[in-house]
Amino acid sequence: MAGEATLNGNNINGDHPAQVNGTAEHSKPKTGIKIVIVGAGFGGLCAAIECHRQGHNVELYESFKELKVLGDIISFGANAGRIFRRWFIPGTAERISDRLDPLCIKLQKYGFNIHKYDGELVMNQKSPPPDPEAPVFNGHRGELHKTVYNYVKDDLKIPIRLGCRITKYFETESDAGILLDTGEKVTADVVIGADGVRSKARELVLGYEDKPKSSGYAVFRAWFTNVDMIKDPETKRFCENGDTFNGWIGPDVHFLFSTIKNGSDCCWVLTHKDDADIEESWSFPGKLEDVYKVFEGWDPLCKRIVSKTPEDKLVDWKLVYRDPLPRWVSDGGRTCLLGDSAHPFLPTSAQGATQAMEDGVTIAICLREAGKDTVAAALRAFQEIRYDRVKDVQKTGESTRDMWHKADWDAVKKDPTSIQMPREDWIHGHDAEVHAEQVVGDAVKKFS
Ligand SMILES: Cc1cc2nc3c(=O)[nH]c(=O)nc-3n(C[C@H](O)[C@H](O)[C@H](O)COP(=O)(O)OP(=O)(O)OC[C@H]3O[C@@H](n4cnc5c(N)ncnc54)[C@H](O)[C@@H]3O)c2cc1C
Repeated sequence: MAGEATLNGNNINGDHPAQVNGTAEHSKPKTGIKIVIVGAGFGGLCAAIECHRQGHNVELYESFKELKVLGDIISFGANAGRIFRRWFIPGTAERISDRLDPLCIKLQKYGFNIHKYDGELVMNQKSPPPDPEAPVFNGHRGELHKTVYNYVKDDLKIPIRLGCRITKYFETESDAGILLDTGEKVTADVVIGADGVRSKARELVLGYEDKPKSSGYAVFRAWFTNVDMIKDPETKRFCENGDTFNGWIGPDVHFLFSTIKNGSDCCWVLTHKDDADIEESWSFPGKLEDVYKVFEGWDPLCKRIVSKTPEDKLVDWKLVYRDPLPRWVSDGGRTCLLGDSAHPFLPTSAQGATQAMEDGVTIAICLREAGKDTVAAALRAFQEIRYDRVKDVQKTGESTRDMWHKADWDAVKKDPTSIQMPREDWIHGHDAEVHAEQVVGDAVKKFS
């Protein structure tokens, strides 16, 4: 594709032309903008990579002391795949997507079997044809996280300081800064708070402490190897012929079960009503007995699948939510929120991590366009470009959940497709980089 229509030096796929041959510098000319990012989740890592690509000088601060492979399934839509495709291993033609792909579920043959809670198969939803330029990645969160983290640390050599808990964010007219729990202060031109649902950066940005609320739902979730699944004649079929994906839908509950890595790993998530107090924590060890209670009156296969789960792999994950924040940028315009700190998502949108990545792409481009002397305009432009899209995508978490939990089964009988997993083009067809390049000039001008 090198040499085709270009957009600010990128070809239509957003690849830097020389990178297609795998020999070019990874990033654009230096801007001299120093950026501190707090949080090495997908949001912070993506922002670091994109800021590096756009020529900024980035440092990451993270509270965990060492990287652990945590979590279970996480989804990245085609709108994230487009971003991953542009991340080359410097000096080579290898892309980060080449490393992610073997870790992820392959459903081209199988699709998604959607059942009513009593076991009746309602429909098989085919997977869309694969798009090499916008691949979809669904895999173990911890494994994908480690791959991206190592890319940032080892390939791009972006400094990451672990074991640094940020206790305060501050800013002056000429810089923004963070205070570490050791008492050390670090300043930069811009601070990005990619510090998750319990963001500390929010206190500076909003001027008050804003706690996440319970969404009224929780998810029992587990990831484990197929050892017991293949011993049972009733369940081994999910592990013998490649990857599978099945869902059961009932009133106020849905159960999704997948097998991954050629059927060797199993993962399920059971979303159900739960009004637990989430003041201190939102992730607890789960009990199989509690899961079985949710399945009363359900297809016995669901309980059979769950019974293969080693109990120590079971997590009871309370879903926190918040109304959209009034803003993501501080008064001084040098500190902003990004990813879950700005906008937590319900898992039914399957877009939380992807939207965090779109944020990272956008902020990096805004900062390059505005330059070192007008970073406040860049941060405000970032919010302007992203805010409404994020709000609209967030709503799909509720609409998909409600479509399943409140299904009218007579109507579904007449039109089984009414219950399929939405894959809307305005979400998945979006190219965050191309879009930001198109609108950034006007957006930055508006705030300059
Ligand atoms: C341990 C963990 C497991 C998860 N498992 C799943 C899963 O299985 N499936 C799924 O769909 N989603 C999971 N998520 C959520 C998902 O990763 C995020 O919703 C999404 O990727 C958005 O990422 P983010 O970078 O905005 O936030 P996060 O992924 O939450 O990252 C925020 C980062 O900021 C760090 N941080 C927070 N406060 C401070 C502070 N004061 N100082 C320094 N660092 C700080 C945190 O340690 C964390 O690494 C998980 C998140 C975490 C943290």
